[in-house]
Amino acid sequence: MADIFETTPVLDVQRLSYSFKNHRALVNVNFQVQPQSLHGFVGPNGAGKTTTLKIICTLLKPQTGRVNVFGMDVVNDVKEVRRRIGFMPDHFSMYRQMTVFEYLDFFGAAYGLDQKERDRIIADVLALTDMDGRKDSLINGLSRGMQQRVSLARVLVNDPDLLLLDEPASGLDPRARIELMEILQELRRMGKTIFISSHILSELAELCDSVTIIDRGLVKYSGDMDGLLIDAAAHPTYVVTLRERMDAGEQLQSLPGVLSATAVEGKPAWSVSFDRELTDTNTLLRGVLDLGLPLASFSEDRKHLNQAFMDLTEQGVRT
Ligand SMILES: Nc1ncnc2c1ncn2[C@@H]1O[C@H](COP(=O)(O)OP(=O)(O)OP(=O)(O)O)[C@@H](O)[C@H]1O
Repeated sequence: MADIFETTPVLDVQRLSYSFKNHRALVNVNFQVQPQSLHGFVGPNGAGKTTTLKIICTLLKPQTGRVNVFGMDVVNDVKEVRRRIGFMPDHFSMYRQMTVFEYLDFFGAAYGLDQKERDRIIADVLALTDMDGRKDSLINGLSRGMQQRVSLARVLVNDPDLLLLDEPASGLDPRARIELMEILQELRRMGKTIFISSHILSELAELCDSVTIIDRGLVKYSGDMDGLLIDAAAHPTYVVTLRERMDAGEQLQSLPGVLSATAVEGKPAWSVSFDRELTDTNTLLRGVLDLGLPLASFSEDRKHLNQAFMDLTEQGVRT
């Protein structure tokens, strides 16, 4: 019997395939995105991310399979789907000689909003994207991070329930990236669902509740971010750092359950992975202390996430 609390997914992709001539860009792709979640869509170059996004946005038609957005079909219900979504492409197509206000006003008018509504909505989206003070700035003179926020503000003018962002963080410096992520979290708190593509899994790990990993048109994983982390942690890895330089690799390698002890370049440190069937973190730490090594720190190595990603995708991705 169906669960009475079952909710319709915001995005439901079933057996989706798409080819460009003889090149298979998407092969039997399946995944779902739940309401009010932040879902990462991650894969190396050419994995099929943009093609999938374009199909969801109704810019390309599925050749096989189906895609539903809020329960509506992207082929049969184009207008209704477009009303509920906002797509931010990976390239800038901005009218750079306009001010921020003129640019947003232009799109507001294109959506059929009258001037009073436009003034109100533009004030709201500028506040949301932390751009209040930039209303009269020329787009041309803004930093890449600020231009990206204008692009996001433009998507928000239509008040979409589902935001589709193609590589929004690419080309941003770390600070602009963090600020963008904070804005996305705020939008999620407001009830929006956010689908965000990236090459960078580690960046999305903190942000997203769920993730789909795609490689050469094939889905390699789709589900909770936690599930991926648990899978990734099948061989937990810890970094053992000593207070002085010495050759401790062999001693660490000899501890029970240790699979590998790899020297970290340039530091008196080793990345130690163990088999969770044979030992655990506390036993490993006790073993390190029993060796009498001058221990400076012992910390979990988050690189296992990247390793899982490399294992899932043939080419790996930038991390
Ligand atoms: N218009 C097109 N004509 C022919 N092949 C295309 C076309 N668009 C995309 N492809 C090919 O389809 C595959 C998937 O491309 P897509 O742009 O969806 O990947 P992506 O994951 O978004 O990559 P990137 O991260 O590099 O943007 C790639 O091999 C690409 O070369």
